Amino acid sequence: MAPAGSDTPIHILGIGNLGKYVAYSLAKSSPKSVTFIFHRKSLEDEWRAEGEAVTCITDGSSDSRSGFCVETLPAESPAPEPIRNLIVTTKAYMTVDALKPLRHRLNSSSSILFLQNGMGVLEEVQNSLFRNEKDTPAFWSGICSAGVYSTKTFTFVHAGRGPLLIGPADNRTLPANPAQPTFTDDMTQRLLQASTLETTIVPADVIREAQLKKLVVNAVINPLTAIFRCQNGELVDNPTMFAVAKLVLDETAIILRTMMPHLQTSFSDQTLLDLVVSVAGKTRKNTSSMLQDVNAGRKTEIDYINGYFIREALRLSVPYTCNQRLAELVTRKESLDADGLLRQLATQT
Ligand SMILES: NC(=O)C1=CN([C@@H]2O[C@H](COP(=O)(O)OP(=O)(O)OC[C@H]3O[C@@H](n4cnc5c(N)ncnc54)[C@H](OP(=O)(O)O)[C@@H]3O)[C@@H](O)[C@H]2O)C=CC1
Ligand SMILES: CC(C)(CO)C(=O)C(=O)O
Repeated sequence: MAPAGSDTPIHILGIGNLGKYVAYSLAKSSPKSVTFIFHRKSLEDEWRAEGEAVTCITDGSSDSRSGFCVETLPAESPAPEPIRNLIVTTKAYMTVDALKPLRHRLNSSSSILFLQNGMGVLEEVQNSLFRNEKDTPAFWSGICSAGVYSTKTFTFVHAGRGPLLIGPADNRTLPANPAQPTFTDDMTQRLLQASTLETTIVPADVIREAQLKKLVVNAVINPLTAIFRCQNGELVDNPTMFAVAKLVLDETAIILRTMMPHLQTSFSDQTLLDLVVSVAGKTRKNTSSMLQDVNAGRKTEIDYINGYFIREALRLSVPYTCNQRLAELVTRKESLDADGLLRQLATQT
């Protein structure tokens, strides 16, 4: 394995919208190597057809970057190099399967950054792939607030700017003084240098609180927009939809405060309501990622959003009927009007 500080590649697993955005941003800021991991052979043909470059379209103008390395799975070389830096940008539910073929290349000298919506993936990865602590990589979590979508396999539109917040995801990754992180790890340095990403590094407790806040927002906006087949803004503009959103939020807030009893103020009803209303307002014309998945007939990330709260509620013996009903409807890709769902949830709670 190359020593830290040299041109150690950053590997990207999950070459979708976010994977391309991160790879492009890293390549734009530095000639250091970025390696795509292709999980299917057809990506090689598409890569060649698109000129072995990643193209970013911002406000109608396009910019292409090349010089990436690619590896296709299953690896042909008998002993592929260990991986020191890995950024995972698959959908949450694909993560364990995506990491399996790389497991033997990851060890305690590796760092893995998970850039995904939802929570619960890290626990799954630890339980199924890294049971031996001595052999476990340093895990990082990130929240990306940019909005990106693809027009071709290696071309994406940078539709909304937004910062990237990253922090240590588990206690083993904590720096000596968690209040003052001084990360020197080469992956975090390169993310900081990539100005397009607008990266900030925060301590473990800060990233966890931010992840939980984002999770609440996603637990309200994503399933309701998917069930009502509406844009985000309608949830606050339509009084019946808003009443449903409040019921879901009230239940989720209780689960959250039971999980984190020391954060009663950060997770107060009013703080969370203001947050949901503000995000729904700022993204009013957005089609949420869950509604996009439902419309495209794809699997959704519901098990890592409302599903995460349901598992926590079960563990803590607090009510979760609203979250359960939303998860059922979304899993079956059913649509329902706001009056119908309000009646159902009101009789259940
Ligand atoms: N798009 C956005 O603006 C944002 C997305 N996010 C979050 O980021 C995550 C990724 O989202 P996004 O990039 O939009 O999703 P995409 O579906 O665009 O990308 C996921 C990629 O993973 C690939 N993949 C599937 N199976 C495997 C595997 N076994 N090994 C390796 N790669 C695999 C898929 O390839 P294939 O085509 O073969 O299925 C696809 O290219 C999600 O959790 C999302 O919620 C967060 C913030 C913003
Ligand atoms: C913030 C929100 C709801 C924006 O659409 C989002 O994260 C998503 O769609 O997944």
